[in-house]
Amino acid sequence: MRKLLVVSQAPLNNEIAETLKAKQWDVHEATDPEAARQLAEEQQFLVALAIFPEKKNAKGEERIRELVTCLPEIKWVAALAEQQIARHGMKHFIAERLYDFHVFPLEGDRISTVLGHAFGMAQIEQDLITMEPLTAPNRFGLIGESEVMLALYRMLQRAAESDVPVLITGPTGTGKELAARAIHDHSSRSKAPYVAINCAAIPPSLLQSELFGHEKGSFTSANNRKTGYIQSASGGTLFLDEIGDMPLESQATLLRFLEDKIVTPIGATRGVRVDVRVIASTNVDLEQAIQNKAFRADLYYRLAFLTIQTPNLNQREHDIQLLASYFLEQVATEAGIRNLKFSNEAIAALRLYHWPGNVRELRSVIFQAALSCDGTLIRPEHMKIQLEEPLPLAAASPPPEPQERHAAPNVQPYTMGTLKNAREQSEKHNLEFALARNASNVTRTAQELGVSRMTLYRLMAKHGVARNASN
Ligand SMILES: Nc1ncnc2c1ncn2[C@@H]1O[C@H](COP(=O)(O)OP(=O)(O)OP(=O)(O)O)[C@@H](O)[C@H]1O
Repeated sequence: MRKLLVVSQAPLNNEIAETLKAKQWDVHEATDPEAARQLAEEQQFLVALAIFPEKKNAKGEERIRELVTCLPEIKWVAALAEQQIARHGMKHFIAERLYDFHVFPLEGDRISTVLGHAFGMAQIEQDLITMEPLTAPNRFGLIGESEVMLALYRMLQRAAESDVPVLITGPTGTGKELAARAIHDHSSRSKAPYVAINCAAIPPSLLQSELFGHEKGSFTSANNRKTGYIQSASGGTLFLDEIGDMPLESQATLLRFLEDKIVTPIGATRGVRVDVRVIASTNVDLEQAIQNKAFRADLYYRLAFLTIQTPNLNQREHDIQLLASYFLEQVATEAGIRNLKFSNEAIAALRLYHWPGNVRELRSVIFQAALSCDGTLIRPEHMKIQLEEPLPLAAASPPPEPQERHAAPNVQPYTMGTLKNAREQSEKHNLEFALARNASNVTRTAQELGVSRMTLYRLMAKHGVARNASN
């Protein structure tokens, strides 16, 4: 049976209900939008049928439109009267929110066929979302499908195919270590050791001996001979995490090693030749560090034959949901908490949050939410995130109407100097340009900006940006 949500003020007539049942639809009826939302949270429908009131009822129509807008994950088919199509805003609504529509009178066979198409399509999309990022081999075990991530995969591929030193830069928690591991695993060195060291976690006085090793008795606490990390990685890859925190003295020794590939342990009289590939990562701006004389420029150029940047999570809104689902699967396998789902509000909150701690923070938020959730549905209150703005019920409002086309834009007051204002202005400009580039097509604009259509509408409402209706 295929689950179907039907929203209609009046119960379905018997004949239609029987036909749908005979066509393998498991019908769940809701007579008002609130009940429909509730059902949708519990049942995870792929498709729904919204039956508009047959008699003129502006409020009733508006509530159905709001409901449909609030549940964009569902493929909606609406049944409505011919004359309703001409009503204010209805064509926009049909084009942008519905999978298809059906003009009264309701006919069971015809509606079942349309719903069947919607269902098939939804299944394919769902498979793509849940399967592809987890299995696609060229994604290097990383989750994410946004443009910036696809660009990252291309760079990782290039890095894996070559043997030059790589510098991975990016904010904390964006997957630099995962990227380094992925390069090693896909390179010709994959069978040899991968040794990762965190340069910030080792006291500066010890770093030298940790990297290069020491002979017994070479300094007071050197009770035994010790092989350094570089030698342990022989034939493989050495990952130097947080290289920006490496003391200048060690930088000089590392540079010497990169130039001649010879490791001389502390206290040793002879050096050994070691073949390792070095991948380094940093979340500090090394060019700035060079200017501040905290990092050697010559070492930077030795390390950065190829530089790869891992993107901020808030640059890739679509990936947030993929990652959240992925971490929920990890919760199931690692913590044994199964059958958890996100409420629509929880997903909206995850998308709205700005994620200063990036993927690491997202992972921790999902794990904590799973542990604090008492039922099976994760809601915003289970997640320890502080939103800068309230959840967008306003996102449910339909896009501006054509007649607003010549209206003066609703310019937000702008005070020079504050970061928030600068960000808002740049967000607004990007939005306007993206809409213009895509001839006001909401779906394409949302894709280009890497946000959902719901978020795009929210941004348009927030900045008072109208679509140019002539397009
Ligand atoms: N694209 C991704 N897909 C799946 N998991 C990810 C992704 N990016 C990051 N993670 C996870 O997020 C966490 C942080 O990743 P990682 O340690 O690689 O970040 P980092 O950039 O090296 O952080 P830092 O700069 O603080 O060392 C890890 O649990 C990692 O598995």
